[in-house]
Amino acid sequence: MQVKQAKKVSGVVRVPGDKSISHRAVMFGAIAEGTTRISGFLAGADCLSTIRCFQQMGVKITRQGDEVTVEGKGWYGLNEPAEVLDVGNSGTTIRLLSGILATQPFHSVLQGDESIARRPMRRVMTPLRQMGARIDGRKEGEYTPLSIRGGDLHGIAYASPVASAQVKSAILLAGLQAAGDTSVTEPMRSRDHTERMLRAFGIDVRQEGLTVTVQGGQQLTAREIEVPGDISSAAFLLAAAFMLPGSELVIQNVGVNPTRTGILDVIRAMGGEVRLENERIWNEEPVADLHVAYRPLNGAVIEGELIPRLIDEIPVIAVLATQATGRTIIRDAQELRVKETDRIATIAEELGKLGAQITPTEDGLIIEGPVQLQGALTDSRGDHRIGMAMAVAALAATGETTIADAEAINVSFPGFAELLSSITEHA
Ligand SMILES: O=C(O)C1=C[C@@H](OP(=O)(O)O)[C@@H](O)[C@H](O)C1
Ligand SMILES: C=C(OP(=O)(O)O)C(=O)O
Repeated sequence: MQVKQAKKVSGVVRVPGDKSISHRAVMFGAIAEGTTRISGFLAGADCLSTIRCFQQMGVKITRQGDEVTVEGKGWYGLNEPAEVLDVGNSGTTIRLLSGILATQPFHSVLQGDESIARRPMRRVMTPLRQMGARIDGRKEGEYTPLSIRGGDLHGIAYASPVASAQVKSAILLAGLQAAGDTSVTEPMRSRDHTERMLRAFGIDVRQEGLTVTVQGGQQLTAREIEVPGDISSAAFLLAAAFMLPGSELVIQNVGVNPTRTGILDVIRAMGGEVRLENERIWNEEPVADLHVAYRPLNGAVIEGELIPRLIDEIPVIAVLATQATGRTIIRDAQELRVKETDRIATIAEELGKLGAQITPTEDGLIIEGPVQLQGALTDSRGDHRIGMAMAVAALAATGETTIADAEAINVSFPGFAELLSSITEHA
């Protein structure tokens, strides 16, 4: 992908469907009774991996563009897969699916790409084993391939050491077919799409502080799901608008679940304004149109409870910080080291190639701004969010920037290059 320096961005646009919600809609639809119709589905590579895994277990799923129909088979209608389930690049697929497979009275094997093979899985396998699932894998179940033989689970009260929606969701899904109650307590609140969508499918989910509890033996009932636009995708466009003077954007139908809107809080703390217009609720999820206009920003400190609310946006926040006045400090974000790439190291190295003043720390980044970036040859390193962050950085860099391995962007934002060029005005 080639990106030239831009003067500004402007327009009224929509971003593809929310990735977290799209995965869950397919998974919950597959184990529900009845037919689930999904609109606004994200047809990105990760969510397509989720569809394929359930098709391998005999679930009939059809897709036309962003409309998906899932013919639910109930909790025990899945077939033992004849082949290895391939999760591709998707952490959400492998971790949430493990929670469902832990309830199934058959054997399954999960594997993904080179990136998945480096990501930690014991955070999910440890509680699922405590519930009674038999799980094995490389390095005692820390890494793929994973093998799961489920069934006969009992509920647990689990205190998770990480604020991870993938961990929480896997345990809650297993808990729905375990004897007694299952609860998960997190150190900080992570995204709550599972809790909201389970309720939409008729499940009783109890929340008390940082503890979520479900009772075993509950069935899901199919329903229609309308997926809002992904705020994690919108974040790239928002950042562009606050880097290029004169920019103005409206991004329609964006999910604004408070567990996901840390990026909006950061923009405001840096001196920007984001107007939420046309606010409404789609299947338990708040949705709004985001209206932004350029304003010069200042550096900020980003830490603590804010981090899980913007974890996937940190690469592009680092880009934004290169154009803000003063120092931006990001702390408590060590989870970034175990994403598709080590995102602390990767963004520091790739932005460094454009001349950014960015220093990686053990759990975050320190960025000085404003700095005039210069076009260069960069690489997504197979990480969709790094690829898009570098494309946004390129808009503020002199000359032209080349992003190698930009196909990775299809994991979460198919059509990104076309959308970006449709809103960009060159000098
Ligand atoms: O549950 C989800 O849909 C996700 C949870 C987050 O991961 P963790 O649960 O590892 O924090 C996030 O980074 C990922 O993109 C999607
Ligand atoms: C970390 C991400 O996704 P996953 O964990 O599902 O691979 C992401 O989309 O940035």
